[in-house]
This record gives sequence, C-alpha cells and structure tokens, in this order.
Amino acid sequence: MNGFTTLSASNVLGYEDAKSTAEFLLSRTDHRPTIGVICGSGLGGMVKLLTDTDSFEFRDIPNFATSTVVGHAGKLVFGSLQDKSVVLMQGRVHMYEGHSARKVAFPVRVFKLLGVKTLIVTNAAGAINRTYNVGDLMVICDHINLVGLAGLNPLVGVNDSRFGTRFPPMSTAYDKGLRSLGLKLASELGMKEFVREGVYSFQSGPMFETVGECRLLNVLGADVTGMSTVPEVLVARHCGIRVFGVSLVTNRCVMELDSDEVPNHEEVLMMGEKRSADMQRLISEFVGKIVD
Ligand SMILES: O=P(O)(O)O[C@@H]1C[C@H](O)[C@@H](CO)O1
Ligand SMILES: Nc1nc2[nH]cnc2c(=O)[nH]1
Repeated sequence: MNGFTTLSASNVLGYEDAKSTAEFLLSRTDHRPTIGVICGSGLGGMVKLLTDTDSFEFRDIPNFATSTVVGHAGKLVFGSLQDKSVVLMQGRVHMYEGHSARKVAFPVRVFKLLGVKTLIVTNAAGAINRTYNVGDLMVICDHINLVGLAGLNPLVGVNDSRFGTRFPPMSTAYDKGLRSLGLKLASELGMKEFVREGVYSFQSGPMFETVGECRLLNVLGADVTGMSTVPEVLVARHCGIRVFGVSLVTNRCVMELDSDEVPNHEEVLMMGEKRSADMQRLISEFVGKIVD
C-alpha cells in the first residue's frame, strides 16, 4: 500500500495489528512508557540520553516499516530519562518513502497501546518565515496539512472507536500547557534568542519546495515547511495522546528565483548535529517536568 492508495482500501493496520505489535514489544521489555519521542532528521542522538535501554530495529518489529533515509537510524528504543519511562523512535518513516499516511503513523497507535500519554515529535524543517534563522528551534503551535486536505491522511477509512471519534478536532492539536512549559523551559535554559513558536506546514516530499510554493506557503501563514510529523500528530490526537512538537530550522526556504541557495539533505543533517545538544537539553528537561 503506498501513499496514493484509494480511500476504500485504507483500512489495514487497524486496532488488532497495533495490539499485536504492542504485545510483541511489551513481552520483550520491562519498560512501561508514558512518554513517546519521535526524532527527526539528524536528531536521533537524543537516544544517548536514555539509560537502561532495550532497543529494537524497525525491521524486526511486526507491522513497522523500515526507514530508508540517511539520518534516520530506524530503531525503537525503550529506556529511562529523568526517572521516567520513555519510548523513543530514533528516526521515522515518511510518505515519500512509499508508505501510506496510516503506515507512517502506525507507531503512534502502538505507543497508545503501550500506555503513552504524551508524544514529543521533532523534525527538521525549512524556514518560510523571513525572521527565522537557521539553527532556530520552533515550538509548533499549529499545522497546515496540505497532504491531508487532499484526502491522504491516516484517519481516512472506517473509524475504529477504540482509538477515537470519527471527527476529531485539530484546532487544539498542540497542547497549550505543554507549549507554555516548553517555552518557559527554553527561557530558563537561556535559549530564548533562538526558540520561536509557529506553524508547521506539511507536504509529502521528497522534493524541496519551488520558489512559487514557498511564496504560497508564506501567504498561507506557514512559518516552516517539512515532510513529516503531521500524520503522527493526527493519529496521536485521535487516540487522546497529548502532543508537544519542535522543529529545527535547518535551512531557509528559497523565495527568490535568482537565489544561489539550494536546500539539500546534507545541510539538514549538519544542522541537526550542530543543534543536537540544545535540542536534547530542552527535551530532556521537558520530559522531567511532564505530569501524566
Ligand atoms: O523526519 P524529518 O521531518 O525531520 O525529515 C526532514 C524532511 C525530510 O525527510 C528530510 C529532508 O532533509 O528532513
Ligand atoms: N519540505 C521541506 N522539508 C525540509 N526539511 C528540512 N528542510 C526542509 C525544507 O526546506 N522543506
């Protein structure tokens, strides 16, 4: 099944599949995580923060897709962070790798059945907002789901009410309390200068945007643009998991036709590496302060 499967054929990877994957994992680890973390491009170094780990390759987990992108290790790691039990995806899969939105977001349904109550999603993104700088972190307050508005989203298909309601609201997708906590911590950690709050726009990729597309996204009110995160957030909100999202600005989107700048994945990974310490500090402190 790929990203362009018809709506009627999209009911695979349902509750029973998530349950059997969760049972597979729970029988192989003693961790009982209430916090899930998904690491974006170049941000998987966060795994080093965890102690007492149990690690699984995506390819060895039933129903998981395998990551094919450099900078996404493709491991699911259980461990302790700030005395809390956490499950962390070191990398993710994307729709542009040939997967449906449902397949991409499936791990979040597994998280739900593992007992996760709070999801932290991170990603690398390009800046549309001209006041943003490369290296900025952006707490996500809202998203524009270009792919989903066209009908390609993980909640299409028969609704399974064991996960959630048929028509989930998304106006409150990014939890207000968690956003305030994230911004407060960023301030306390001396990161105020490079931490923003803004809107993430999702397109399928794998192409970086044209100049015209970037200009369009600017008019739409996007602050950054990326190729992930939103399917995971939709599934999390559908099943009642709270969401905190952070984008790392790895490049400025090109808005002038005569520009010499050309976005590329190497630059994205390099910036991930450069800012990884700050991202890790913020997420680690954040996890320590989460109240279930
Ligand atoms: O998984 P994320 O959203 O961090 O990855 C971004 C989008 C593309 O996969 C890649 C482009 O460099 O980085
Ligand atoms: N769509 C998109 N994704 C990104 N991920 C990192 N940078 C970019 C970008 O400029 N555009």
